[in-house]
Amino acid sequence: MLRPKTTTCLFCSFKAARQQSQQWPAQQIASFTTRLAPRPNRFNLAKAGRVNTSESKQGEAGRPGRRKQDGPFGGMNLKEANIRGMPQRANMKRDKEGSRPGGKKMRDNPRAGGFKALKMQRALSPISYNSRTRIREQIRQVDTFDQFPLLGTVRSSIYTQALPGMEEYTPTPVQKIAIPALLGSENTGRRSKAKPLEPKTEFLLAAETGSGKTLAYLIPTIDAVKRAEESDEEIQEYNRTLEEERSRVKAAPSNAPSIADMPHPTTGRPRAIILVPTSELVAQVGALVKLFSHTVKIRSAMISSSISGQVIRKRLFSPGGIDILVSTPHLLSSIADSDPNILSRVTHLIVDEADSLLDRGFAPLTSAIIDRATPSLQQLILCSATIPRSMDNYLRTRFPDIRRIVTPNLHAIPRRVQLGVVDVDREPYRGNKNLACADTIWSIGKAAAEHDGPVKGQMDVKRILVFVNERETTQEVTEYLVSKGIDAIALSRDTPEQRQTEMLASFTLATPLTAPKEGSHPGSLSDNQPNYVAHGNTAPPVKRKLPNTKVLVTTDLGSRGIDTIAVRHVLLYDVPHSTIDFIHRLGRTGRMGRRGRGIVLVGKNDRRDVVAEVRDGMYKGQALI
Ligand SMILES: Nc1ncnc2c1ncn2[C@@H]1O[C@H](COP(=O)(O)OP(=O)(O)OP(=O)(O)O)[C@@H](O)[C@H]1O
Repeated sequence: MLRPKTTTCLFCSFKAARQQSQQWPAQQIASFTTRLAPRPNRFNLAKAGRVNTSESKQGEAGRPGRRKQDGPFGGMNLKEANIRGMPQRANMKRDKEGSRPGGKKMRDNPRAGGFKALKMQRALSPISYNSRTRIREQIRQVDTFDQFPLLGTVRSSIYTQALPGMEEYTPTPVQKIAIPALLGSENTGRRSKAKPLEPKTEFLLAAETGSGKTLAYLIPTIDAVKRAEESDEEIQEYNRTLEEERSRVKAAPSNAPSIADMPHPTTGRPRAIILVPTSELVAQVGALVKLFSHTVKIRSAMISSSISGQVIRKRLFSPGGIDILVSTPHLLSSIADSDPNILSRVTHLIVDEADSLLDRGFAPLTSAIIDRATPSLQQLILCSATIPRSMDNYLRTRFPDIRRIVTPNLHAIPRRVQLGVVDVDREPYRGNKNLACADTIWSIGKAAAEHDGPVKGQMDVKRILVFVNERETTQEVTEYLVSKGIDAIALSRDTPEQRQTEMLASFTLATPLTAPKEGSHPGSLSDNQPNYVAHGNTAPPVKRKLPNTKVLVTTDLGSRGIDTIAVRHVLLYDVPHSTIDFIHRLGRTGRMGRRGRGIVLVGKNDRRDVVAEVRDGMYKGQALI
């Protein structure tokens, strides 16, 4: 059965309306939201501050407020005696405050009141409103990297190595607060001298996706490593001997074994270790450290399971030494099992993507590495884009004194990322999610072809990420998209590691991709082939291919930390299981102040109420819960 060509999909009609005005029309968003959102009730309105507070004080849904304890019936139906003058135990008080509307937690995060469906599966730890305001004030005091007491070479390397070609060098909010804290120079307003921190300090560094967390921990770590090298007697002695040897050999060349073959004091014993969950992130973070190493003169190495054992050994035990090592926990812990010395000199341990690495799957390995490194550790830095409740509980027990460096917009998806919804159950898709996905991608390609690319005669190639919940789905969706003329590839744990980095390369490249404009654009999917095929029939071959999109279908594997700076479109094929996944997946677009677009495909079995609330929260700039 063929779909009538005149039918337009929900996404297309939404897009047409969008094109009329550059901004999302407020009415359009409201109509989408009302269609998907649960009907507002008095409780929601009160929380959103849209009804008068005296009314909301009455209690939920207009019921009279709670009775005060005074009066003859005041003490009835209470779980605790609440005898005046009796001090409450701290944890009792905290539990109580957190569990009731109007309690401290609710007051601290007043905007959380707008969520109803999300409250049922609350995944993120709340951040107090007061601390968000306090941090905003601190951020206002810093304008440039020059305000940080960094070594000259480290500071200049930020401009030449880490952020080359940039016109303005302004630290991002997380860098403004984290760098001085990690350097131990908190009075950020003026140039100040770094004073040593406590012998061992633990930090949690939490900021939005794509906000520059990597440099926020890397700059102070490189600075610390370099300073330590300058004051390390063993290294200074080694350098002196090497210098003498060089001048001696220059004066009288000989065949005697050179001291240069003698292992450096740091060989196989790095001073700083950065742990990341995947090989792709090892390559990404390792490349950044390498860039610094050229000018700061530090030795760095990256190891992951995508590298051969021989190369790993060579890198770790290079006679030249190793200052900063980037690795995955799996590989590092297996190396530490056979050679515990690898962790014996570590002063700085960074756990990047800490929400993943302290999750159930990784936590035992990560914790074991932290334990083994603890005797020499000066700074433990946990870095994350979200603070899940489970991680929050873990930190409260394991590191009760951890310093939390949290940006004011944590857990909020920036407003420059818009979320569109495609209803898969409606015409023309009739529940066919694959078709909805292909049609949406064709629409993006068609819209992009209407604008000229950066080069005349060339059109811009849109890089699109499609996220699915299960890895088995990646291949199935990819095959369908390819059958519809789309250049799609699948990335999941089943993909060989070497291929993974290769596949991600064109999605992480900041430079624009173009394709020659040969003739007219093929138009929409329905113009090129029947896009509805009755069950049991095979689809006819595609007539023309979509030339200006590149699609990567992936699971959560592609959602953590990968700096897909050029990606403008993220398609959520499945509704993510939690707000944590929403944040990470949508965080692959709209990075570092760029605009982005998320499109979620909502089918029969998907939580429409959750999608509606996330979308509403994003529109209002709220922190998700
Ligand atoms: N001060 C800065 N000014 C401009 N761009 C920056 C600055 N700091 C970092 N960047 C760039 O921002 C991009 C994102 O940085 P990074 O990958 O560190 O983000 P992130 O916060 O770790 O994101 P995620 O949570 O997704 O891992 C990178 O391309 C980086 O080069």
